[in-house]
Formats: sequence, C-alpha cells, structure tokens
Amino acid sequence: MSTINPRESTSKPPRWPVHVQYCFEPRYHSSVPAEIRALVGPKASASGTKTTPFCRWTVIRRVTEPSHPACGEYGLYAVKKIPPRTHIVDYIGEIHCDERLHSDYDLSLYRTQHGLSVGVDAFAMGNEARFVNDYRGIKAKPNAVFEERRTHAGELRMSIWSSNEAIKKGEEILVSYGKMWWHARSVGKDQTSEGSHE
Ligand SMILES: C[S@@+](CC[C@H](N)C(=O)[O-])C[C@H]1O[C@@H](n2cnc3c(N)ncnc32)[C@H](O)[C@@H]1O
Repeated sequence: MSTINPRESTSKPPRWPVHVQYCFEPRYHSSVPAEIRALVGPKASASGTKTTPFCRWTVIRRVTEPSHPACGEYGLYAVKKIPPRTHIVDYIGEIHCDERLHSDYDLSLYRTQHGLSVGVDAFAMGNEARFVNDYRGIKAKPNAVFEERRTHAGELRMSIWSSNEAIKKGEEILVSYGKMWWHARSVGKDQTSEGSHE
C-alpha cells in the first residue's frame, strides 16, 4: 500500500477540484506486477529522498473563450515566461496496468516487450498536469511536449516540457495527445451513437 504524504491532505493548487485527490508523487495500483514496478518505480535505496514540489510555472484556469473547444472546462496556463526546452511538470497520477477505457486522463507510460501497457491515470488523483489540453482547435501547433525522464530516485515519469520556443506569460500550455487518443474517442462516440439507434 502506498504511504500518504502529509502535505497531500492540505496543500492543493488554487481551483483544484474537490473530487480529485492532489498527489505530489505517483501511486501504484494493485494491477502493477512487482517486476513492472521494479522497472518503472523508484529504487528502494532512494526512499526518503525529496518529493516533487508544486509546479512553479503554471496555474489552473477555467477556459472562458467561447471559441475554445474546451470552453467551460479547465486548462493549464503559464504564470511567467517559460524558456524553451524547460521541464514544466511531471504528469502524476495512478500507475496502472488495467484498462481505463473511460478515463480522459489516462496517459501511456511504458510498454513491455510482451505488450503489457503501463499507464498513468489522473482521473481520480493527480497534479496540475492533468489539466493540460490538446492544441487541436486552439493553436496551429503544440507549445509543449510529453517526454519521459527518470527522477533522481530512478522512477520513470512522463513529463511536460516546453518545445523549442519560449511560452509567454499567460499563454495556455498545449500538448498533442496524439492521433490515437482522438481516434479512440471518435470510435467510442460512433459506437455510442450507433447504439442509440438500436
Ligand atoms: C486531460 S483532460 C484536460 C483537462 C480538462 N480540460 C479539464 O478541465 O479537466 C482531457 C479533456 O480535456 C478536453 N480537451 C482537451 N483538449 C481539447 C481540445 N483540443 N478540444 C476539445 N476538448 C479538449 C476534453 O474534454 C478532454 O476529454
């Protein structure tokens, strides 16, 4: 069972939703086999080392522009200028190996040679990164990218980095979720509408 960081119960960024648990560190779901945890998790020898702080680059804001495809939802914005190629925030959530077909906050972290997928699902628990929107319908291209990294403790993380250009103060941070992410949703919608005619 994962231990609770004492900061997690009280410290949350402004506008954090009440139904979502704020986490500084990933949690490991019971569906993650020990051998996978050994590959992606922190090394036991590194326990007790420092935890990830709040993201100093971003603020969560409600999207209010009517032309924005996620108007009424939230997005992640730069609180100050972010230089090119800067680590902004890690995508924190629940590390899992089971199916999360209905989560819009599930990101792929790792795939084994045998085809087992490891995901990070921030639907019920996560950090600021769960609010990053996709660039489609908003800007011509993303200004940030997902890239993996290892922490000082050796834990595999999917992180958000600024791309080759600086992100201006107040600008929305936008990534690409990838064509597969959108394809999976359009297929899901088609099946739902087909089902509704039955
Ligand atoms: C990971 S969440 C991003 C945060 C979300 N906007 C929120 O307030 O919780 C993914 C969801 O954001 C919305 N979204 C993100 N990018 C979008 C885009 N380019 N067009 C339409 N909806 C988008 C969709 O509702 C999607 O299911």
